[in-house]
Amino acid sequence: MIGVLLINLGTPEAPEPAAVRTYLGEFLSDPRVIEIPKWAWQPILRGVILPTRPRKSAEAYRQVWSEEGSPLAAITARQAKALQAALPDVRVDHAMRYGRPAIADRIEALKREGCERILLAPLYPQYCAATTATANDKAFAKLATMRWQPAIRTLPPYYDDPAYIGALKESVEASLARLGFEPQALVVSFHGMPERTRTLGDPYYDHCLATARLLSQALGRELVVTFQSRFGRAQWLEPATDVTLAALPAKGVKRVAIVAPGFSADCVETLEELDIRGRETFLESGGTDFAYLPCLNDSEAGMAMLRTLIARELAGWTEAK
Ligand SMILES: C=CC1=C(C)c2cc3[nH]c(cc4nc(cc5[nH]c(cc1n2)c(C)c5CCC(=O)O)C(CCC(=O)O)=C4C)c(C)c3C=C
Ligand SMILES: [Fe+2]
Ligand SMILES: [Fe+2]
Repeated sequence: MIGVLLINLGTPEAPEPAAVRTYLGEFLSDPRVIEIPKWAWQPILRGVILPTRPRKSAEAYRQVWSEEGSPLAAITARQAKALQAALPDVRVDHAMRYGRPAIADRIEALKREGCERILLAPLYPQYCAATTATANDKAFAKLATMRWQPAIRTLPPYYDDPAYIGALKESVEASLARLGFEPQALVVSFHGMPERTRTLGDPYYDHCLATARLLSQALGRELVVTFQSRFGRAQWLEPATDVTLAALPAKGVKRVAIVAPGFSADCVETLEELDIRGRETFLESGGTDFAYLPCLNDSEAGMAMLRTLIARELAGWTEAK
């Protein structure tokens, strides 16, 4: 039996400061995410960030929480369910790098159900050590404890894959067709990263630009590329999404649409930071019309893309049989 494990970032269990503190404590203690020596970083994390940030972040989570819980958790679960329905011969599951469902628990469960081969699929189109690599690391750390390990494949980054670019084009065009206005600019916002990771050899920035270039060609229109969610005092990738949204109206761009192709599921970073706060920033700066275009999520286009990417990896196993 073959198992497929969809992996995303993780999210708090509840939109409350205590749950957010637990989540951020695990997330921001990951040396793949914060590349500062532990002895220097932990006092800042424990003494400054964890006593203050969870209250503010919990407020952001509260604004996007639904009956199904955190959007990231709910959408990832739906993606796994839809993929399972489309691929009845394999066992599809999902896990989160931080929090639950834990990667180790789901690998254990897949193995127990007879999966001797597992495809790890971190759902990040653009490779980044802080996302893709740490998800795989966590899975390999579990394998290190197993006497009888399953065989493993990992889903490569798909930032330039025609299936991904095609799905984005279809999704963006469908969303734009539903708008009641014609945007003068289409802003493409990726999650930011410290600028330093670029010079250290992380391909993330280049992958983001390649996605934007291919999407621009596919749509036949120019895009404004930005990076969001700056964290900490270091220099992050630029231009920043919030600064760009604030500056566009003075340049005569009063109507914008914004999309976040680096997120495979809508989450607090898209629904709160872009759709709520980004909108406020733009309209308060003199913009007149703002539209946030949803992520691929478990849409028809998004699921068709996932089926293509995953079936291609599985073919390496099934064709050999
Ligand atoms: C899509 C790719 C992502 C990259 C690259 C990334 C890097 C990165 N993020 C932080 C800090 C935070 N990110 C937070 C939320 C968050 N980040 C991603 C994705 C990427 N992060 C997602 C999908 C989410 C949403 C989770 C959810 O529950 O909906 C947060 C938490 C929210 C907050 O408090 O603002 C933080 C903090 C760093 C430092 C970093 C790279 C070094
Ligand atoms: Fe993040
Ligand atoms: Fe954010």
